Amino acid sequence: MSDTNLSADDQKRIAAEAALAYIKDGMKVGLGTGSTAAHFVIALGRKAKDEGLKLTCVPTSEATDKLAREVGLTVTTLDDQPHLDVTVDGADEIGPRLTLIKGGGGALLREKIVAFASSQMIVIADESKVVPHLGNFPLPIEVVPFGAQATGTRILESGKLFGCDGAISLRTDEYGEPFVTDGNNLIYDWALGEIPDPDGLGEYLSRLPGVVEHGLFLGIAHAALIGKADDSVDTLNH
Ligand SMILES: O=C[C@H](O)[C@H](O)[C@H](O)COP(=O)(O)O
Repeated sequence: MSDTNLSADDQKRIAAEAALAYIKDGMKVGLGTGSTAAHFVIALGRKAKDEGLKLTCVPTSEATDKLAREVGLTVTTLDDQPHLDVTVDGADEIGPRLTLIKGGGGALLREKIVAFASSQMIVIADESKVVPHLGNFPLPIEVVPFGAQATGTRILESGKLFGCDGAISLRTDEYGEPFVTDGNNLIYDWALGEIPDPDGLGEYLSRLPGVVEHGLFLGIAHAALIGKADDSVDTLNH
């Protein structure tokens, strides 16, 4: 038995480094957001430089855009490159069959758009993110500011239809002000504990006026690379 005991951050780093195996010269790469994705961006910048790779990258947030440029990656927009080869991104929870909750960092909208535009989405995470069922992490839901209170009420009502019960709270920033996304929207975090029917709830939320996007990523990820405390990386498939 290994006596290695990597920290969560090191687990994220080894998962990110393992994802480099998916990158080949000439690829168009979607870059996720968050602390795990940041490890990937840094590792990718190093690999591109060391191996002289020509990569074109589409970031999923302003923060990732800035980091990618800092590490020397070539950055463009999805409008310029509407089809990507692979996106590598983190997750807040990884449930059965690679179902995900994302959006803890507020980037779920661009992350979902970029993942959908990619032939493959590879999730990278530390082992704490793998869960037997989704919902312990509060579900982020991005809403337009207009009528946000009313949209919140509709969201709560929808939970009753899908066996979900829990409080929603408007996300705030470090100054106690409403958190504003890169798309100038707001985010509700919905503490559910468990989501018995993620597909049903996700579809319903997608149809609610005022909801821009929700953090359930279902049927989107192709594989997940999980960095573990013993310094190994597990690959999860469907
Ligand atoms: O909006 C943020 C993203 O969905 C992140 O990928 C997610 O919150 C995981 O972040 P971290 O890698 O920092 O745990």
